[in-house]
Amino acid sequence: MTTDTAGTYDVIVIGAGPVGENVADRTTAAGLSTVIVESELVGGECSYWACEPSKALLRPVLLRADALHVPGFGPALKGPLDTEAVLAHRDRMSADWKDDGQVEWIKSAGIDLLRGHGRLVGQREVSVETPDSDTVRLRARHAVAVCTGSRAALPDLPGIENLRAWTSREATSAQRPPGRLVIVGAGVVGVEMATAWQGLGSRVTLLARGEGLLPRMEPFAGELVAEHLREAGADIRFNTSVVAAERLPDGELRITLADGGELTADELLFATGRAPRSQDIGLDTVGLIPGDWLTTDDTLTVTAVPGDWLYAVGDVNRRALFTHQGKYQARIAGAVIGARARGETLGSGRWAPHTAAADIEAVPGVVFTDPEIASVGLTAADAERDGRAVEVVDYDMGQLAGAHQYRSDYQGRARLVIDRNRNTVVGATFAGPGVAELLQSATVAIVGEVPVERLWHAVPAFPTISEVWLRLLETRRDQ
Ligand SMILES: Cc1cc2nc3c(=O)[nH]c(=O)nc-3n(C[C@H](O)[C@H](O)[C@H](O)COP(=O)(O)OP(=O)(O)OC[C@H]3O[C@@H](n4cnc5c(N)ncnc54)[C@H](O)[C@@H]3O)c2cc1C
Ligand SMILES: NC(=O)c1ccc[n+]([C@@H]2O[C@H](COP(=O)([O-])OP(=O)(O)OC[C@H]3O[C@@H](n4cnc5c(N)ncnc54)[C@H](O)[C@@H]3O)[C@@H](O)[C@H]2O)c1
Repeated sequence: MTTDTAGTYDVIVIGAGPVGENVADRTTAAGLSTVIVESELVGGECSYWACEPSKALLRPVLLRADALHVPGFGPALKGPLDTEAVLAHRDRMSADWKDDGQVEWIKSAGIDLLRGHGRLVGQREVSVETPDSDTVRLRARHAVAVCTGSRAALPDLPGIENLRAWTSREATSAQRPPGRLVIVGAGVVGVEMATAWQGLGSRVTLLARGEGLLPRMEPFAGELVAEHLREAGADIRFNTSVVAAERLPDGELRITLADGGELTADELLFATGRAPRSQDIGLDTVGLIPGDWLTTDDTLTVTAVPGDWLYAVGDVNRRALFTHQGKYQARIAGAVIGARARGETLGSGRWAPHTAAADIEAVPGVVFTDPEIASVGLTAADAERDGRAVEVVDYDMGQLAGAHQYRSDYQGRARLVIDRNRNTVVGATFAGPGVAELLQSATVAIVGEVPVERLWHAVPAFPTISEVWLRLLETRRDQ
């Protein structure tokens, strides 16, 4: 049955992940009537199969790794983690895969929700296939924001569809630890899931295609994570991948590696990157190619479509695949849509309210492994590739009094990348237990373009891990 209700709104948002929700919130706050279309759960990947469940699995594992090295805790931590309790906590943190709470919030914010699969059908027009197989046509007066996110990208492996392999969805929602888990890919998902499941009782084998883990970060980050994962019992293989795999009738997986090795496993996780959810959203009706990432300018407007009415926000534009960066873009896109609807001129220039800059120049991210890796801005290799004149300052965090108070076996390293011409920090990486909350200080230094001389007056308290800032300044002064 087709019901062509042709609802007209100021703004249509396709996808109610964290990013779509924030776009809708901002356009509603700007006085624009807004409908949000969602085909699965309101809250998106982050709430149910990514950030929330993964961090719920990791927190007990990381706390245990820290506590094992705090005097007095040893005897209390003799046994393994209570896996059932951890998984029950994960279920609660994923709202038991129900979105009632977020639907309530959408209503309270004054946003209309339409469940179904949304597709562009021309300029400012969207058609929604509802769960009852009805089709609802929507028209936007001002803007359509595509916030459809990303999905796991799988390698081109013959017979992969018969393997019942895990993606990040199964890895974050599994109801029991697999006995033997092979993970392909040593990016953020690969190392976090290796840490979680090894800590929850699985025997993990992690396959890294290159020479190290976390290849886009400072090399010492991956080295420390590899060392601790190995100490925890994981098997890490470098310079290899899977070339063939088969699920046997008894459920066991037989896996052939590029280096000729063979593995058997109970589950196989492909943590091999992300692809945009743009295959079936009607991109061809507006002159774009289905399945492509959507390229935008710094106002989050899709550059290849004339008329300034189509926006792409969050993972789907590939600018920075993090919830916090997508939500930053959402606040800016909402402000841009509001300003254009009112006929106002957009504020221009770096750090202006209508310009996304931090999602390119100052992207903070924390990898929740043992040790934690917190980084923002450029790595030394990024700076070299860009041909920027930089100075690199390193410090061994194991020397800090605060680090010894935190954990007796503390190992860690910090690096600042300083722009020689501007004399400001343009990149920072901290690798060590408990560094996650240190990251915002570096983000403020980069975005605020704080001159390095001024940082001498930002005195960190003794004995905290934040004293790494002082030690980095002293190292630079003395080198
Ligand atoms: C395992 C894992 C762990 C992660 N951990 C973190 C973390 O700790 N911190 C962090 O910042 N980031 C983390 N991320 C990244 C984070 O999950 C994403 O950056 C974030 O979810 C992107 O939000 P989004 O709204 O753009 O997309 P999504 O969260 O993917 O939401 C898109 C929504 O659009 C809907 N949709 C898609 N197509 C249609 C359509 N045609 N019609 C209607 N609805 C549609 C989907 O159902 C979904 O609800 C993690 C990712 C993974 C895979
Ligand atoms: N804590 C966090 O904030 C967090 C956690 C998880 C994910 N994320 C976000 O999600 C994004 C996606 O993470 P991801 O780990 O899926 O992607 P990724 O791009 O970070 O890593 C994928 C890795 O898989 C490797 N790979 C690709 N194909 C392969 C193959 N056939 N064999 C072996 N290795 C292969 C790549 O070389 C790469 O190192 C991240 O970029 C990050 O922004 C964030």
